[in-house]
Amino acid sequence: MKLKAYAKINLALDVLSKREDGYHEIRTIMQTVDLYDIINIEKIEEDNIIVTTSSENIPTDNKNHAYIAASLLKERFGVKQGVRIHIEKNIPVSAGLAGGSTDAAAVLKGLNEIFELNLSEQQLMEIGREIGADVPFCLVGGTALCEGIGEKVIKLKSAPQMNILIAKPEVYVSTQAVYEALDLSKVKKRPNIEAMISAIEEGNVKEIAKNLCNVLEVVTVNQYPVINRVKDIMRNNNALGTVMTGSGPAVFGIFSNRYDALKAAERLKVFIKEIILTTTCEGSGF
Ligand SMILES: C[C@@](CO)(OP(=O)(O)O)[C@H](O)COP(=O)(O)OP(=O)(O)OC[C@H]1O[C@@H](n2ccc(N)nc2=O)[C@H](O)[C@@H]1O
Ligand SMILES: Nc1ncnc2c1ncn2[C@@H]1O[C@H](COP(=O)(O)OP(=O)(O)O)[C@@H](O)[C@H]1O
Repeated sequence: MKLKAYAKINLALDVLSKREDGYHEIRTIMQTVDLYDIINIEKIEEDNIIVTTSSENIPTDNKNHAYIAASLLKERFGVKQGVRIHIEKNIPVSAGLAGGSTDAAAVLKGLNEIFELNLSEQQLMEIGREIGADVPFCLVGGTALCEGIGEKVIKLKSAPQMNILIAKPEVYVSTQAVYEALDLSKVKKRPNIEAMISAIEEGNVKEIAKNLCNVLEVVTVNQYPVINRVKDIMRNNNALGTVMTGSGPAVFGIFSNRYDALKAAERLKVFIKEIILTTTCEGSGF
């Protein structure tokens, strides 16, 4: 079985409070983009989980999110059959694009079919939440408002198709460290989530671009000013708006046409290796 595991961007991300368990209450608008890993799953004779990948940057042992997803399902439902999972990695790793979460979501969907478990979307989302806060959204895809720690997914009308240029500076960011370094009392600029939802409902690309905002950006920019350099270059090449996605360090810009986006990409190529021109899309659905 072959599955596409789509990346996400955060059009808006607000952090409301820190919880007792160390996680943060957030409100974020997540959006699927047409950039995906390809996940191949096949049954094997022995009762084992084998993960292989085209990437040198992710583990293949029990730390891989795809492995964790398969292992959770097998354990919980007493599945004795084994699987081989191959991940063709196209999504930049540790970028804020939910690469690991989307691979896990694809494996949950795939094994639900392969092992004939007949689990509902809701059941898969609850299992997904145990793997990572972004996994429930990745199961649904499209455009959604996500609340709680990100696991409460409220589907929205699909955002209009937009040209998205993603650039991932070659620096490492830990999601946990970014959340820990955020001082909520010092947050100056918060997203207007309601304005973003209205802009999406109206299909107004300029308003969507105007409302891009991520509370985590300041934290990562402090550590890696290169993020601001990327944003400046995108803006100087007519981006309608730019923002860091998730905990970063990837930045994306919304462009009214591919020509301007390609011009920005040309400038960014001088110091950034991972640059992707894509579009927003509806995702594979459940
Ligand atoms: C920041 C976001 C925005 O969409 O995306 P990424 O940058 O990871 O793509 C998410 O909130 C990340 O989701 P995800 O990467 O699935 O998080 P998890 O694996 O569950 O958590 C990693 C760590 O981040 C912190 N964490 C995560 C989510 C949240 N709402 N509050 C937190 O404080 C916790 O310290 C946790 O131990
Ligand atoms: N299948 C996977 N794809 C990507 N990263 C994975 C995977 N499994 C485990 N990881 C690890 O998860 C961490 C976060 O990676 P990723 O999910 O790409 O980033 P982000 O949470 O910023 O979106 C990295 O340390 C990476 O090695």
